Amino acid sequence: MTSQPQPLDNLAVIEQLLEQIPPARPQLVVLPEACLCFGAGDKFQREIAELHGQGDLQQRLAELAQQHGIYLLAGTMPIIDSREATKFSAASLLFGPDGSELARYNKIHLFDVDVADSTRQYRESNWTQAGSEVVTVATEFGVLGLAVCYDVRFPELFRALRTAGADVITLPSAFTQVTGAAHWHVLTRARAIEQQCAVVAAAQVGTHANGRATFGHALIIDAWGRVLDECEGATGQPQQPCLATAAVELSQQAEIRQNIPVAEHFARSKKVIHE
Ligand SMILES: O=C(O)CNC(=O)[C@H](CS)NC(=O)CCC(=O)C(=O)O
Repeated sequence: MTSQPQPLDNLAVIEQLLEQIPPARPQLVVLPEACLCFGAGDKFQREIAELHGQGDLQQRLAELAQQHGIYLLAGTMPIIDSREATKFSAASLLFGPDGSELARYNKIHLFDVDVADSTRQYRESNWTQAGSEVVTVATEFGVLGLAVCYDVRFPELFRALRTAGADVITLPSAFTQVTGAAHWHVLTRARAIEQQCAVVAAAQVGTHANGRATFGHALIIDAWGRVLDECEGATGQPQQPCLATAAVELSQQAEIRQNIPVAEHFARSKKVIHE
């Protein structure tokens, strides 16, 4: 997606994209980071932030999940837990096919980083409250582990998700053009390979209202590190909002884990390296 500041504009794009998803069920749809509001400045995000479990935006996402009978991960959206809160959580909310909220993950690693682009200084923690909980959730097709964007640079979180049973890791993102071109494919594939989990990495793409440029290249990666699908523009053309879709074979994943038992070997090396 190329999300814009106004949530209703982005919801219209989400509604159009959902009309195009394959008919198979169960189906997981992962939207990018900041899918409902991007490029407006963080203060605006605080203004539109909804109390957890209340508000029209959460209600509409729940309805869409139910209408399509899908698991819908709203990449991140600004969520507050009290009206007095000065900061919001960058929360990934998972809605189930019956419209109920199944999980909430608050982004743990915040992007307080200098980048050689026109934005230069990213200081996400100015307005965002860092999360403090590792989140996994059982679904009818396996256990999901939730991570977001900059989290991909911290393999310890992915280890923790795998240890907690994750089969599929969701990674809604808004990578910068500069860091994405250099690191996006390598980081996402590395996390999939080392944890032997499928990685569903949704992405923001293009130029947003505040001039920020995001890298795109939404990816679905299997536990062997194969890219099963990717959003790419035609050669020389900018990427448009689009869907990457794939069927993930979890039986192949079991075989990969059996043949290369990294989880067991980690437990062995733990005494030497981690304690
Ligand atoms: O601020 C918003 O509205 C939405 N959030 C983002 O765009 C976030 C925080 S600024 N972006 C990243 O984490 C980029 C990470 C990245 O590019 C890297 O790790 O290289």
